[in-house]
Amino acid sequence: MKTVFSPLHSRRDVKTELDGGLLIEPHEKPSRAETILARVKEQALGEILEPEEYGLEPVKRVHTADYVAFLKTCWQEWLAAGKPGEAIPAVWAGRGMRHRLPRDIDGRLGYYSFAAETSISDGTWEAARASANVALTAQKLVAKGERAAFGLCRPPGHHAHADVFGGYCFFNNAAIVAQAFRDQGYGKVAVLDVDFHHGNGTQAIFYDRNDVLTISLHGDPDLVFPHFLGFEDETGEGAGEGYNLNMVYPPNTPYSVWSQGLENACERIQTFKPDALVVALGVDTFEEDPISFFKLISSDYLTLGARLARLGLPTVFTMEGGYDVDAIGVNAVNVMQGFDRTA
Ligand SMILES: NCCCCCC(=O)NO
Ligand SMILES: [Mg+2]
Ligand SMILES: [Zn+2]
Repeated sequence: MKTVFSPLHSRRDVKTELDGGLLIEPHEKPSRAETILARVKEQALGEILEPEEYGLEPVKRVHTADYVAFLKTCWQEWLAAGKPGEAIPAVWAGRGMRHRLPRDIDGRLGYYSFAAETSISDGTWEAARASANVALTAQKLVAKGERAAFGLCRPPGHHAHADVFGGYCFFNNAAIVAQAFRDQGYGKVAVLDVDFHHGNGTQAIFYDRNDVLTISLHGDPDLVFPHFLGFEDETGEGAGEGYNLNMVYPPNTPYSVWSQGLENACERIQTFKPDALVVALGVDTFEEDPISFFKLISSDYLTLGARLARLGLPTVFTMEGGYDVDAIGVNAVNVMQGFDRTA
């Protein structure tokens, strides 16, 4: 399988993440992508390509122009306001307040975000742009005939809504790929999110549509991020009713249980008969992941990849979460190797 990777991911190098009342070293760190890349090379998974530049048009097929413009200038606005640290949202429109866009940078950060753990600093914009180009280059490879391609995206994307960032995500790479498939004439696309966390952004972006099926398996939002979306009664709305599927699992869920949800997802995908599949691949389902609570083991990712291959669909993988950096390379590349080894 071919891998798309951009060295520009390393421009995303914030030094803070608000966690437990402290500013900690971010879990979503550059070494994650470098470790996966090293494993791709060590395993000779396939050719490694740098991304092509697709510009902002494909990004704006998913994200609003004002949100994109905000991300581009946010850091400069923050500096111009004389702020001493990294840009961190700290105020949001709570119940009974107005969702209107203020002029002040603190208000703008709150308007365009849903969580406070995702600091912004110099280079975040460039890295987010490169990550979207990585995903779009992987999509192009598949559109040109590859059975599958691995978009080694960093920063991740599945928490990003049309005009909201959070959960370490800015541009929703999986949604951008799904929309690119649609814009290139693929009539129906399925997005399967196997990250430990709910793909709230992806769900929201396609929630009222029946041309893109969105499915996510994840930790119970009653207990974990993103807390306010991802419940099983969220099945889509309007034309999209029945085209969103959430499967929620408790702490200590092993592959033997989780894979029943995977089977359910695969059956739903086969019923939908899509022309392409996008897999939002997080490996924070791993037993040792520092911020999650499932109990998948490394060999399970080989099994996962093989199961996805058996869907027989043109497939684009977008890298999402996974924070046990010692294991992330093996676990992510195991998915690709499991896929490749399955006809
Ligand atoms: N306390 C913030 C947790 C953000 C979750 C990031 C992630 O892995 N999403 O898939
Ligand atoms: Mg998920
Ligand atoms: Zn995650």
